[in-house]
Amino acid sequence: MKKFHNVKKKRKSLKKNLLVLHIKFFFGMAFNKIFASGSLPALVKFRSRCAYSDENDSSNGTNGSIQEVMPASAFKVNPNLGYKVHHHLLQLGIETPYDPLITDSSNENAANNARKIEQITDKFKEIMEILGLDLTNDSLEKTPRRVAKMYVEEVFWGLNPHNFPHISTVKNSMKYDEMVIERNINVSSHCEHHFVHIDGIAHVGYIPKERVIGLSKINRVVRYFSKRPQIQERLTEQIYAALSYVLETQDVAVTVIAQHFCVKCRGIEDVNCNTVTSKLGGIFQTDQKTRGEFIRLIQIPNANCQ
Ligand SMILES: Nc1nc2c(ncn2[C@@H]2O[C@H](COP(=O)(O)OP(=O)(O)OP(=O)(O)O)[C@@H](O)[C@H]2O)c(=O)[nH]1
Repeated sequence: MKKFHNVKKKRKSLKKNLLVLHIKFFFGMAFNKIFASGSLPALVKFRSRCAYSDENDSSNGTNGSIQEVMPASAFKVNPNLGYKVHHHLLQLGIETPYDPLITDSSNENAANNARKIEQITDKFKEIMEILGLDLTNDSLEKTPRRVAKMYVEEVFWGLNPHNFPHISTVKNSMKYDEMVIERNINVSSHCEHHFVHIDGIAHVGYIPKERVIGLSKINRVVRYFSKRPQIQERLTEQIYAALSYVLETQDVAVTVIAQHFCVKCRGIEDVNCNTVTSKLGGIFQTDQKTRGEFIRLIQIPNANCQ
């Protein structure tokens, strides 16, 4: 009888152990899956998006409310500043003709991107079918979706003020009053007439007043406006206006030099030409010497490689 009880006890404990093992296995698998798919970091980021508020925002929005979101790659954004810059550009008549209510995929509209990708996928399928392409071919079947994702997540995310970069500035306690130039900033954009690539560089200079800007933030502003269907003149104006707004000075100079693939690869097919645009404000515009110095400094070779 005692033996029978012992066997029963052992069976019970074995069952219990098995149950614990199953639970551990199940949760372990689920946990791994969430991590492997990146859902957990995405969830954390989504929560941080929702936590956005405009508390602590300074007058022009620099150093203000920051969020970690991932429009195209991980970087800090400042939607508040994005909307302020958007209204500033509207007032100046140089904003891209678009509706931020449609393009904003923030907070409660997080599903917008997915919906847009679905819609563009369907439309692009149609375009390919009209061209006579076989969408059952394994190399072509996913192209409509690739193109849709590229438009929404990779090349046109600058149409969303929510993705405007966080701009860090520090007090100009060293009283630096000469020009600062960020040169050879990569410009990768798309022309709004043909939706093909614009490949170039930008040089941006400014003369600090009360505050100096984090250098990479200049590159980020150039990148933000490049991630839209553009024409080079507007791109140049927008970079200038946004930077002079956040730096609270007109003493800003922007030059963009780019090759337009709509000129290079189609139409006139001129492979050698490039386009130069510039916007000089404040002292860069009014003072011949300052203007000349900017032009001279952007032309000197890179110190580290030549
Ligand atoms: N001003 C300006 N024009 C641009 C830019 N990007 C493309 N374009 C031009 O936009 C123009 C559109 O002209 P359209 O005659 O309507 O178009 P198209 O028939 O394709 O013109 P072609 O390119 O000459 O074949 C072209 O001349 C392009 O070179 C830009 O950034 N700025």
